[in-house]
Order: sequence, then structure tokens, then C-alpha cells
Amino acid sequence: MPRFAANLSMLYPEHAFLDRFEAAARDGFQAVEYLFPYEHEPRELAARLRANGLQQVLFNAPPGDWNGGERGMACLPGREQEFREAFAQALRYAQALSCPRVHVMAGLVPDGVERAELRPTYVANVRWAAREAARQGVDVLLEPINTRDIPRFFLNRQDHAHELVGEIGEPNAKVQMDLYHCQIVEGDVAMKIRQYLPTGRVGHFQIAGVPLRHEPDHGELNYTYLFSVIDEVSQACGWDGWIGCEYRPARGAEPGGTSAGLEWLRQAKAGTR
Ligand SMILES: O=C(O)C(=O)[C@H](O)CO
Ligand SMILES: [Mg+2]
Repeated sequence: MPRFAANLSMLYPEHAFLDRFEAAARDGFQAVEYLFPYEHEPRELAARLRANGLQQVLFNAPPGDWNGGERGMACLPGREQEFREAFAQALRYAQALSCPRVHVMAGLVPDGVERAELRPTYVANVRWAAREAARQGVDVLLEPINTRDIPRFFLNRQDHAHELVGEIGEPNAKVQMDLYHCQIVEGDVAMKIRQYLPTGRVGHFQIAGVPLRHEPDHGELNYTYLFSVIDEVSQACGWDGWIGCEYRPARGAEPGGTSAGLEWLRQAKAGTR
């Protein structure tokens, strides 16, 4: 069965962020991911990981002015210096947390600009980041995101992401394949897993039910089937990454709501015995 990481930006909303590590470990998770670690000292986060026997498997580089609506800087001409400084900060956290992957958000296409005009900036920024990250054994991830959640996001499709990874040309630049976004934008999810996972260019998966981004057993995707596809393909090609549980629990911040909603995970584990 694939290995699952709890996304602490979305799961366990009834707890303060630092207390979500313990909640995830209590539910049997052995790994976590989240959006941004930067409000906390690396040593505080490392202590939470250690105390709860957890691995950090992914977080995001600083995205620019998040509260002002920015969603990454990688595609933005004129922001290269800020991008580099932000990525250097991410690498310091990755080192302290022994985290092998950093997601670099692409950014929004500015009004009046054609997507194609941004491509050279994006490729140059991510190539630079991948080379820096390679020195400490870290992969840099590119994630296609749907435009219902993030209108004007630069990167939306798996084929676009894989084309860019090819052009970037660094072995540690990979795609973060979020099946929730993939279903909303393009569908045909199982065939896309079969197409892309064997290329060695998928660094990480994320999951959520579609359309509401709740538990994977809510909505139109059949994750029992998709997990069996990931299992089959990863056994054939030797992929041994993680699947991030990046969803908003249907019970919201109700105490114990995330844990109660993990029935899909208990069933997925039971199915492999
Ligand atoms: O939104 C997602 O799916 C992500 O994984 C990003 O990291 C945050 O926007
Ligand atoms: Mg995602």
C-alpha cells in the first residue's frame, strides 16, 4: 500500500499548529507535510518531529506576499532576487528538518501578460533552485493547480509540468501530482498515473475528494482504485514516495473530526492485509 503523510496545514484544525504533530502520530501517521514552516523556529519543528517519531516529507518555499494574494514567485520576471532569497531560506529549513522535498509555487499570471512570456523566467528560476537543492540532496517540486481554487495560476496541467521539468533538465526537479487538481483540470487520473509515474519525474502525490476537497472517500474519485493503480505501478517502477493527505476534513474543526474521518485510511490499510 502507498505511504500516507498528514498535511498539517489542513488536517487537525481543532488543534494549534504545533499540536497537530502529536495528533497525526496518534492516528498512526509516520510522516507529515504542510505549507509553510516559517512562523516557527526550525529547532521547535524538529523537536515536534522527533518527539512524535515523524518524518517531514514536504513543505513549500516562501510564496511571496501570501496574505496579499500572491501564490509563488517562480514565474514572475523582476522577482528573481526575492525568489532566490526565499528559496535559500527554504533550504535552511529543509536541512534542519531533514526534509527531502521543497515545493516551489509557480505564481499567478499577471493581468495583460501571456503565459508563454513567463516561461523563460520560470525555467531559469526553477533550474537555479534545483541546482542549489541538489547540493543537499533535496528535490524541487512543481505542482499543477486548478484555476477554480487559484485563478490565473501559472501551472495547471500535468503535461505542462512534465514539459517544463524536461526543459529545466535537472534530475531533482520533479512534479508534485495532486490528484484533486488533476481531476478538476483534466480527469483521466488513473491513466495519467500510469503515464507519468514510471518516468521517475513524479516526486510526490497529494489527494483529496473532488469537488469539495474533503476526505478522499467523499466525492467523485474512486481512491480505492487509484491507490491500487499507484501500488501496481510503483512496484513495477520502484517508486517509493509519499502521498500527502491534503484535504479539509468534512467535520471542520469539530474535536476529533479529522480522526473520525480517517475511515478511508483504516480501510485502505485493512485492504492490504
Ligand atoms: O494547493 C495545493 O494543492 C498545494 O499543494 C499547495 O502547496 C498550496 O497551494
Ligand atoms: Mg497540493
